[in-house]
Amino acid sequence: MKTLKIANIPGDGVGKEVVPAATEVLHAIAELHGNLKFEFTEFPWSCEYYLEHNVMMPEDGLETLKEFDAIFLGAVGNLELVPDHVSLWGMLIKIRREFEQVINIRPAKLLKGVRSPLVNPKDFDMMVVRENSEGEYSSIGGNIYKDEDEIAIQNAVFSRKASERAMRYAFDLAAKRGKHVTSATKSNGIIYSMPFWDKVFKEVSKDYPDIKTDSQHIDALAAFFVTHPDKFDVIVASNLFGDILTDLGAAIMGSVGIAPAANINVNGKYPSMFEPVHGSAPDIIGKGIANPIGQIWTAKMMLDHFGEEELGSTLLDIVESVTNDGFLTPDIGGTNTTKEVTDEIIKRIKNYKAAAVTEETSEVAKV
Ligand SMILES: NC(=O)c1ccc[n+]([C@@H]2O[C@H](COP(=O)([O-])OP(=O)(O)OC[C@H]3O[C@@H](n4cnc5c(N)ncnc54)[C@H](O)[C@@H]3O)[C@@H](O)[C@H]2O)c1
Ligand SMILES: O=C(O)C[C@@H](O)C(=O)O
Ligand SMILES: [K+]
Ligand SMILES: [Mn+2]
Repeated sequence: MKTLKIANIPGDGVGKEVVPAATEVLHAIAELHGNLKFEFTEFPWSCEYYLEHNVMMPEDGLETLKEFDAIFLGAVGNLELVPDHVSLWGMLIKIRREFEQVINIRPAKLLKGVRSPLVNPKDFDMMVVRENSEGEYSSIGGNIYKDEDEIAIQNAVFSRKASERAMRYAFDLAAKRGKHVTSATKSNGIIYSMPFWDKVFKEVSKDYPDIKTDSQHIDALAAFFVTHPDKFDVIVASNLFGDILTDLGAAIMGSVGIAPAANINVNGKYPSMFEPVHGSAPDIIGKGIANPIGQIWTAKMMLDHFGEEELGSTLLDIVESVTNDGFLTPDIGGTNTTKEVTDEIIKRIKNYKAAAVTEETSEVAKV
């Protein structure tokens, strides 16, 4: 029996609604496999935890998490309790950095039965590789002076190592897909880091003669996501550009509630972390209508990560069969609840298993 130990951190807001849903789905999918088991341990680290302890997670939190095969996280952030930069840097970004989850992969493609807001979305299927360790997200800077003289300084950090690592990851991914990498740049306006990013991209691309490349300024690229999403295969982007592009990717899929993500530790030293693109969705907390698909699709990425690609594809197929039959939460135009969509997915996983067993039995009967 392959046992995977998963640290569940539902976090804040709808994270608390979609993580339990996706966890149930993972239990069902493990049963379908037959030789796979998930052991979940839940941690209450969140903004509420902060109110009690003055930290988002305990001092030895990372030590604790290190022992797990993966981290399954919902969302972090509750502006009514804790400033967003404190909650994010106190947990989400802390884990990403300390566990060297240097790559954030975020697919965007159409799901059957989910209507894109685009009039003619064609059949887009892209993958954004977001540099996840540096860039515009830096703790280098400060605030000086007061009142009308007040100044905030925030320095971006672009290292050759991290830029190249994200780019190589993108090229390797493209080699298995549509053989095209687009680099998100802004070297017309950002005069040090972005020309550097372009230079590294050009150098790295020489090692991949079979992969086509292009480079687009982030503003134009954002527009192309809306006008020609089907033209993209893999997009490599800095931390902030990748962040923005993936909410846009989610939007053209139909909702940020369905977009998955994976924070990958590429050196194998620490666990990777799986958490959807969306945040805590303060406007719909407690209504029971959060879309669970982002978290469930993220679970599929976790299955892929553990080499269970076949099972992962089956899970996504089942999710698509459910959306295609009109089980939709309000964010994607339906009236179903989180529970109704989740229950339907689980029911179909169970039926899938039953059908597989019947097929096996009739094979045996034939023999
Ligand atoms: N990775 C993360 O944990 C993460 C990501 C984004 C934002 N945040 C945090 O979340 C809080 C809210 O941020 P925001 O409002 O900018 O972004 P958000 O993603 O939480 O919400 C944006 C919009 O999308 C909707 N939405 C999000 N998830 C949904 C779901 N599963 N089903 C249906 N609708 C969904 C929301 O209702 C809202 O209308 C902030 O504290 C922010 O810092 C955390
Ligand atoms: O800025 C971040 O990375 C937090 C959140 O917006 C995300 O996309 O994960
Ligand atoms: K999230
Ligand atoms: Mn984001």
